Amino acid sequence: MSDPQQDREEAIAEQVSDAQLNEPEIPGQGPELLAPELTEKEQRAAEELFGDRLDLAKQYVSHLCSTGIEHGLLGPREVPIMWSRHVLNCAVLGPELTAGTTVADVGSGAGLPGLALAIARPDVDFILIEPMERRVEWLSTVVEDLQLENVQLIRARAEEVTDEVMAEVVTARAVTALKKLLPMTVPLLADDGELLLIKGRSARGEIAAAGKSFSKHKLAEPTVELLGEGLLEEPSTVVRCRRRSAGRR
Ligand SMILES: C[S@@+](CC[C@H](N)C(=O)[O-])C[C@H]1O[C@@H](n2cnc3c(N)ncnc32)[C@H](O)[C@@H]1O
Repeated sequence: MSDPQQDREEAIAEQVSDAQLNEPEIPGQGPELLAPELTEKEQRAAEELFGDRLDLAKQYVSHLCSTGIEHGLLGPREVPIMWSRHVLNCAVLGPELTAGTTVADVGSGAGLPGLALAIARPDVDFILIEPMERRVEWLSTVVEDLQLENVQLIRARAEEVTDEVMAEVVTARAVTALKKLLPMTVPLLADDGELLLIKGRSARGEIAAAGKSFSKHKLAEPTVELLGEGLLEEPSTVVRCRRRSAGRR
C-alpha cells in the first residue's frame, strides 16, 4: 500500500527536479512574486533559528521565490510553503551543529539544506556539492549577493570529491534513498563524523531497505529523530548516524 507521506516527499523531490523547468507557470504566480509573508508561527520559528540573520534568510527566500523559480530550481507551487516546507524545515538542523566544524551538503540544489544552514550558522563552514552547472551558477549568485563567507561551492558529484572533502557532518535532503545515499555521503565523513539526512516518514522503511549497508560503511546504528517539534507546523524527520572512529572499527 502506498504511504501518503512518502508519496508527498517524492512529489517534492520531483517538483525540485528538472521536470519543473517545463511546467507552465500558474497564472498570476510568475517569478515576479515576492517572498511570502511569514505566518505568526513561522515568524517565531524563523526568529529562533536565524536570530539576527533573519533579514539574510528573507533575502534567500526572495531569491528562491524569484530567480530560483525562473531558473527551474523549484516549482512555483512551492512559493506559499517556501518557509515552512523548505527553509525552516532545513534550518532546524542548525542547533545540531558545532561551532568551528565543517559541514558538507550533498546535492544542494537550491541550497537546501546547505544555504539555509550557512545563513543560520555563520560560525560553521559549509561545502555545497552539486553537479548541475545551472544550479551551481544560481547558488554562486546567491552566495555573492548575501555575502556569505562560510560557503564553498563545488560543482561535482559527491563520488568525485572524496579525496578533497572531509567533513564532521554530511547533510542531504531529497537526493536519493538511504541505500544509495550512504555510499555517496559516508566517504566524505571524518572519523567519528555524523550523517544528518533529512527524510520523511519513509525514514524507517529506508533504513530497513538499506539492510547491512550501515555496518558495511562502518556506521553505528542510525536513529530517527523529529527536529523542530513545537516550533514547526510539521517537524523534520532526520536520520542521524555516526561513523565509527578508526579506533572503534
Ligand atoms: C531533488 S534535488 C534536491 C535538492 C535539495 N537538496 C532540496 O532538498 O531541495 C536532488 C539534487 O541532488 C543532486 N545530485 C544528484 N546526484 C548527485 C550526486 N551523485 N552527487 C551530488 N549531488 C547529486 C541533483 O543535481 C539535484 O540538485
